[in-house]
Amino acid sequence: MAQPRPVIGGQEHLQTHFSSPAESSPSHSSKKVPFPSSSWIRAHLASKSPYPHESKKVKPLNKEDMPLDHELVQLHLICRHGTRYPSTSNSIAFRTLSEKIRKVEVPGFEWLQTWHAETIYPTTKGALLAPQGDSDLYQIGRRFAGRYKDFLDQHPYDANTYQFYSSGKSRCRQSAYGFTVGFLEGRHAGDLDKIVPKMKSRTSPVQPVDISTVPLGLDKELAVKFACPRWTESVKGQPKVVYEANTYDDRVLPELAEQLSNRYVSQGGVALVNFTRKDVQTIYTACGFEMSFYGNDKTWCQLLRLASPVRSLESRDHHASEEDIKSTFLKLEISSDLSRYYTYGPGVPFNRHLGCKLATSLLESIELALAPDADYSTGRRTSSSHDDEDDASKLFRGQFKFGHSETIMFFSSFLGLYNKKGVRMTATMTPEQYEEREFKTSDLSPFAANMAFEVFRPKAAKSSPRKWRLSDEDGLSPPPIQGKVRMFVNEEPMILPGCETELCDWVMFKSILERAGARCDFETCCSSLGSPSEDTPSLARLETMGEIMQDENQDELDGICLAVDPITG
Ligand SMILES: O=P(O)(O)O[C@@H]1[C@@H](OP(=O)(O)O)[C@H](OP(=O)(O)O)[C@@H](O)[C@@H](OP(=O)(O)O)[C@H]1OP(=O)(O)O
Repeated sequence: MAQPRPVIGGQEHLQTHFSSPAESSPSHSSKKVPFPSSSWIRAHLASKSPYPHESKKVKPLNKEDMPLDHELVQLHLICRHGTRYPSTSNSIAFRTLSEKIRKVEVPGFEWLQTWHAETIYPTTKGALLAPQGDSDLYQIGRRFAGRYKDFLDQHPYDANTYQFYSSGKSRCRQSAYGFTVGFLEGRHAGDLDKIVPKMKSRTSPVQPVDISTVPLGLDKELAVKFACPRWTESVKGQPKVVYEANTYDDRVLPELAEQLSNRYVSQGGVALVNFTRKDVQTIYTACGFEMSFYGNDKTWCQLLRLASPVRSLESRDHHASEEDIKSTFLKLEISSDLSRYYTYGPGVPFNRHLGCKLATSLLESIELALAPDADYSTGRRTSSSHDDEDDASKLFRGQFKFGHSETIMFFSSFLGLYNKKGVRMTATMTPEQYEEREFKTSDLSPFAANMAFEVFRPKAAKSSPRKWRLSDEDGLSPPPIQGKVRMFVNEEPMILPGCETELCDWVMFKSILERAGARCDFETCCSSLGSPSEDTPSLARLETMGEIMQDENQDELDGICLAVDPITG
C-alpha cells in the first residue's frame, strides 16, 4: 500500500510552518509574506529573463534625433530569439524534481500536486519558440516599424535590399518571421491595387519575406560555436574555464540546498526531502521559464523563498526576509553569469574570435552604404568595376540577424561592451563588486536580447564622378567615406567603448572594430589544427577595448589568435 504523503497539520508537520504564497496576495488579511516584486524577479533570471518590453510609445526617428545634415541610410539588428520552451533536458529535470518534492504536501505549494512538466513544457517542444517568443519578436518589430516609419516609407521592402538571416535553429527562424510580421505590418512592396486592381482582395495579410539561414557548422556569425572546433575543444566545459563558476557554486549552492532540505523536516526530525545543489539550480531555471513563459512567480520561484535563511525562527512568521530572498536570487544569477562570463564572454580572450565574423560583415556592409558612390538602384558602388563585383558585398538597406544568447555574448565580448573596466569576474568578489560587475546576462542576454545599429550618411555625400578627387594611381576616385553610427542594446542607445559619443564617427567606428579584430582570421583560429600563435599570451592581457586602442605598438589583431586560457590576475 502506498505510504501516505506527510501532510502539514497531519502527524508529520514540517519543522517550520509555511505560509502560503497565496497569503501574500492582497485578498488575505494575514501579514504579507515577504517576497521580491515580480519586476525585480524578472530582472534577475540570467539568460532566462524575460525581455524588458518597453511599454513606452516609440516615436518616429526625427530630425532632432539625427546628426545634422545626415540621412539614415541603413539599419542593422542582431537579435536573440524570443522566449522559448525549456530544452528537453531541462523539462525532464523539472519533472524529476517535481515528482521528488510533491511527496510532501505543503500549504501554499498545492500547485506541486498538479504541476506536470510534460503538460506545461512538453519534451516534444524542447527549445521551440514559445507563444511569448512570437509576441516578443512581433512587438520588437512593431517598435522598429514605429521608429523607422519614414525610412520604410522611403525604402520599401524588397529581398535584394533587406536581408533577414537566421541561425539554423527553428526558434531563431520563427523569431525572424515574427519580427518581419511586426516590422512590415500593413506594408506591401509596391502599391498592389494600382498594379493589379483586383489584387488587393487577394493580398497576403502579411508581407512575405525572404529569410535565409546557414546550416549549423557553416554559420560563422549566429550559431557560431558549431563552426569553431577550437572553441569546442579548448574552451567549452574546460576545467580551467569553469573553475571560477565551480568554485563559487561549491561555496554557495550547498548552503541553499541545505536550507531547503531543512524546511522539509518533520517535527519528529525526519528529513522528508533531500535537496541537492543541482536541484537548487533546476528550481532557479524553472523559475526563469515560469516567469518568461507565463509571467508566473507563484510556483517554482516560491521555492527560492524556502531556500533563503529564516532569521526569525522564534517569531511567528518563520519567513525569510525579502532581502534574504533577493540575496538567494542574486547568488544564483551570479553563478549563471560566472559560467557564461568564461564560456562565452570576456573571461576567455579567444571568445572574441567568435564575434569577429559578425563584426566583419557589419563593417563591410556599413562601409558600402556610406560610400559616396553607393548606388542603390544597382546595389553596387559606381566605382566598382564589374570584374571585382562580389555578390557578398551587396548594398543593403537593412540586415536583420537572429541567433542565440551566445551570439550576443560573443559579439558583445568582441566589442568590449561589458569589460570596459577590465575587472575580472571571480568566485571571491565582494557583494558590492558583484553588484558593480559589468557582465550581467539578465541585462545583456535575456530572451529576445538585441543589438541594433543606425547608419547615417552626410546628405552632401551623394556623389557623382564629377565631384571625385583626382588620384595619381587610378585617375578619379570617390571622396573619403564619412558618416555616423549609433548603437542600441535592447532598444536603448549605448556608447561603443572607444567612441566619445552615442553617434560614433564612422572613421572611429571602423578603427575600433578593425583594431578589435574585425576581418580576423576566423578559420585559422577556429581550426582545431591551427595552434594559437606564440604571441597569444601577450595579447591575452589586452582585454579591455581601451587597452587595445591605447597600445600603439598593437598591430591590428588580424592573423593573431587570442588565448584559449582564461584571463588571470
Ligand atoms: O538551455 P540551456 O540553458 O541549457 O542552454 C542553451 C543556451 O541557453 P541559455 O543558457 O543561454 O539560456 C542557448 O540557448 P538559446 O540562447 O538559443 O536560448 C544555447 O544556444 C543552447 O545551445 P544549443 O543551441 O546547442 O542547444 C543551450 O542549450 P544546451 O543545453 O544544449 O547547451
